[in-house]
Amino acid sequence: PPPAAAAAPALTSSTSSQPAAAEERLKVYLRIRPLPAPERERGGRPAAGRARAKEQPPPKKQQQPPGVCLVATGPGSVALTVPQAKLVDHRRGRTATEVFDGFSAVLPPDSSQNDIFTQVMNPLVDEFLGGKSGLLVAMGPTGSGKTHTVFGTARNPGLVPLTLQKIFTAADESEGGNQSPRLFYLSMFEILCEGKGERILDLLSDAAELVLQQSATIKGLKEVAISSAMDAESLVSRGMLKRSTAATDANSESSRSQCIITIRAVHKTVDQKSEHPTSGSVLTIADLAGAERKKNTGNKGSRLLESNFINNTSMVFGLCLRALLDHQKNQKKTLEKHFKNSMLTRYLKDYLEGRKKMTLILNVKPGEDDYADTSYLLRQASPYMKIRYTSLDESSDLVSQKRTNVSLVCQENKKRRKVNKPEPEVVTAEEKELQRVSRSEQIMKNLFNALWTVSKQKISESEVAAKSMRELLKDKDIEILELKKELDDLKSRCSHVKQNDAASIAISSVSQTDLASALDNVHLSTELVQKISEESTYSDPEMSSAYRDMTGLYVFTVNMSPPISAHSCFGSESIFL
Ligand SMILES: Nc1ncnc2c1ncn2[C@@H]1O[C@H](COP(=O)(O)OP(=O)(O)OP(=O)(O)O)[C@@H](O)[C@H]1O
Repeated sequence: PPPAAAAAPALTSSTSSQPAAAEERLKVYLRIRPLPAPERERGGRPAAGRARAKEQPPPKKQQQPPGVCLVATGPGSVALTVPQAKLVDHRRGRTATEVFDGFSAVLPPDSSQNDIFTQVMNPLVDEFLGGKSGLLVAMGPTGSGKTHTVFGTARNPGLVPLTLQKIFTAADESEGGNQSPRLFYLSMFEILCEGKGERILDLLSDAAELVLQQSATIKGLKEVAISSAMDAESLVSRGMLKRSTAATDANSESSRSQCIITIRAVHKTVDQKSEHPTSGSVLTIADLAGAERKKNTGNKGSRLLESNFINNTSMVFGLCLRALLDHQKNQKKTLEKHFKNSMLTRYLKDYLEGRKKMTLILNVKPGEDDYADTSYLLRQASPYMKIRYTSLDESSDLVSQKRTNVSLVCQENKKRRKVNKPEPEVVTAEEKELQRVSRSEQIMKNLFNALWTVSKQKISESEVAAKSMRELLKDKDIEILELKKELDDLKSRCSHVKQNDAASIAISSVSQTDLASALDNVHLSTELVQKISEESTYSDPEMSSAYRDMTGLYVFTVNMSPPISAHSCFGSESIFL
């Protein structure tokens, strides 16, 4: 049968070719984190030891180090190999590799934080400084390095600090030039699960409950004016201290919430009267909590509730992008409103409906133990790179900003004005009931749609599994045919021997001594030969024979009289030796 690698469908499709320059697509980057130390010690390193391992040149891209299931095979492609331990028995020893192609860039384990910034974030920051809004979302399983990528450490600053540095360097450079000076504002919040509900927590203030409004703005969110990278970074560090994290079996400091940072730039024009203007371009960076398996995290109780919330949010986020892609493929298909099913997706609605530009960075772990998570993420997210941006809503940058307390004051005033207006007609109990039913219907419809999409995904996964099963059966059929052929071959050789070479030699008379010596010659135990000689009297020479079978073995058929009951193990009057 052909090797599985050849049979496995390479998920290259149309994404492998670079999109035409005019057509903008959703950029999807893939960052492969290095193997954690214990895994490197188990397999990902030559046996020669730690010191020598350092001296070794880094493995070539195509080479697959032991203990690793994912390697970069090109600037935009990776190969994912099923670990031997996960292959069913009869597939062991073969390789089953899938190729995922078309990423905007694959960032291998030795990439530095600066490499990531240059490739992933720099274009977004340039656009932001040019007046366009953008979003970067880091997604991936727990422990894959999302928080490391987004925030980094003091020694290895991540995308947020590097972005702030670039923004203020650019601001300093533009000072004195023709450009009007800009003001920058920063906000930082997390969406977490408390009890059965989702909650927004401001990470820059102690404000109690924040409310996500219909317009996807957050009521009560604090926005702080920032004037230097250093100030902004220390603000972010303080915010990070407030963020909800906990130790799980998969990550000693696992994020238990979706964390969102927004930086807003406003031109300080002469006619800009407001102390705290609400227009401008917005750069949003989201560090999602990593989808996790109960088995890997060992979560129980409230941790498990959090885990369900995290997984649900990831699922809804994925459904929104899937729906956008389906809608773009077939415009007649209405764009499903999955975003309504989680707070994060409600907040990011403009991006998830393709009105604003988003960039994804997928974080993955390359270890064999992480195969299932890595494979799931790659299959789920690689189609997203086909999402196109055709009609970006640039004007919305000026009107639908995530408003601050100040802007919200205006909203509140408007509301109050509304309250003072004469009451509209009284709603009857029947109408209220009707509204309630229609709301429930809508919720059920959304739920059904979400389930339907998940089921469709599952069905297509099962189809892939069935296909590989069919291939397996085909292999088996071939094996069976080969075995049958071998068996027929043997049978025909056997009958040939019987007919020609090994004609039975009838023996007319055999004395006990002859029998004993004949048996001796075929190396039977002397004890047995003795017993046969002593206890049996040869009586019927016609019924006895000796011949040599096709394997070269002498077969003696001897009738005994009386039956050698002492050796009832033979159970018959004839013995076949
Ligand atoms: N590229 C990298 N280089 C070195 N260490 C890394 C890298 N990526 C991740 N790590 C380390 O791996 C551990 C887990 O990373 P991190 O907390 O960023 O994962 P995560 O994806 O945010 O997980 P979760 O979803 O559970 O919050 C951290 O100790 C981090 O420092």
